[in-house]
Amino acid sequence: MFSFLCLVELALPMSQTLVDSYGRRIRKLRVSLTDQCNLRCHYCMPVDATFLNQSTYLSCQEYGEIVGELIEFGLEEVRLTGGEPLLRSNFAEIARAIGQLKLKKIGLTTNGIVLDRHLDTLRENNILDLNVSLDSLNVKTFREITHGNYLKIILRNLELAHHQGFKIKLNTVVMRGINDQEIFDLIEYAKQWDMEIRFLEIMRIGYACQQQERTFISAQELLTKIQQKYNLKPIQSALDATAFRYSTSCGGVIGFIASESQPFCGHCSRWRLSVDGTLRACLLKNEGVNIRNFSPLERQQVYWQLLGMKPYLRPPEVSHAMHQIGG
Ligand SMILES: Nc1nc2c(ncn2[C@@H]2O[C@H](COP(=O)(O)OP(=O)(O)OP(=O)(O)O)[C@@H](O)[C@H]2O)c(=O)[nH]1
Ligand SMILES: C[S@@+](CC[C@H](N)C(=O)[O-])C[C@H]1O[C@@H](n2cnc3c(N)ncnc32)[C@H](O)[C@@H]1O
Ligand code: SF4
Ligand code: SF4
Repeated sequence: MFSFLCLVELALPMSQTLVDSYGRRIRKLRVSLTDQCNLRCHYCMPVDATFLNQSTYLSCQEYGEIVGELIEFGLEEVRLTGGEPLLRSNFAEIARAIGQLKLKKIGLTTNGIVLDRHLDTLRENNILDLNVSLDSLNVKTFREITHGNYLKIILRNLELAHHQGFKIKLNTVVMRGINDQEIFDLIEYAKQWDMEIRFLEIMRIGYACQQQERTFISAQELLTKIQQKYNLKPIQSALDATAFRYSTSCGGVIGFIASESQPFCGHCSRWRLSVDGTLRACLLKNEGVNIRNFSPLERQQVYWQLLGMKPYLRPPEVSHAMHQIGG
């Protein structure tokens, strides 16, 4: 703590926004609420995954304080994630703490299994932007990918959320020989329910590194295949968006998240806060700074330090798993 003490007198500049030397402004924060999950998607974690002791989790108050401080430095959007964020026992309390802050957008990335139980909380706290993972519409394939038998429940919950007016995007990790034959069914399903679908390239992160090369399909390959069936028209997205998107001649919207073949680090605006309080400048870097139990002044010092920790070129792979860092 020595280095922080000398800063006490310095009164860090609260009015500054967090911009790094490449001009990338930090305006989005991914916040992990737990590293646990009720699925075991084989590109994310092993069946016998181990999890953090919950005594190391950030408290509701700490989430509120950290997000509140970052808003002072220009943060505009928060996305709650995990693990499965809806498994956090005090999810409603955390949603309230973050929901009352002045953010332009609060999103949630979820597998959808217990979504129905939380729709009221989400609506009450302005968490209206839902990204729901859906890798297959086939019960057997879904079970093989996720080790869970929840497809029917997820589809029911998706449709319920749609009827209640939530904005929903589907996330599909496309893998060769596993679910790539389903892309047209998924496009039609998404269109039917007025949801955007994004096809994700499988990333070399943690446990997925073992299988990534074998199952990888590039966004370009998928795009070419889809163009044989539909006319696609590019749609403009924010410069710092993860996906590039098209509207289809069938009336749907398709996005591609090509984080392997077409990295988007040049305009990255995201930091990540893991459930144990580690703040990271990049999804694909093990390095971060644990700010749990830090005072507000100590945290501010870290925020400026972190600006220098975002790589400009995409790291090739990383050893920590997606569910550990907060995907
Ligand atoms: N390399 C990299 N990939 C990311 C990053 N953020 C998200 N992704 C990829 O995009 C996928 C979907 O992320 P989501 O949690 O749905 O968030 P998003 O699409 O960025 O969020 P919105 O644009 O707000 O919908 C992740 O599973 C990753 O594959 C990032 O910062 N770096
Ligand atoms: C880690 S999960 C956390 C939120 C929630 N449990 C869910 O599945 O939506 C967030 C996203 O990361 C994606 N993901 C996990 N491992 C991945 C990998 N190796 N490559 C690409 N995307 C991955 C999942 O498909 C999911 O859409
Ligand atoms: S991708 Fe999401 S649902 Fe699947 S195992 Fe990882 S955290 Fe769980
Ligand atoms: S790899 Fe790191 S720098 Fe690149 S887009 Fe993802 S989080 Fe941002």
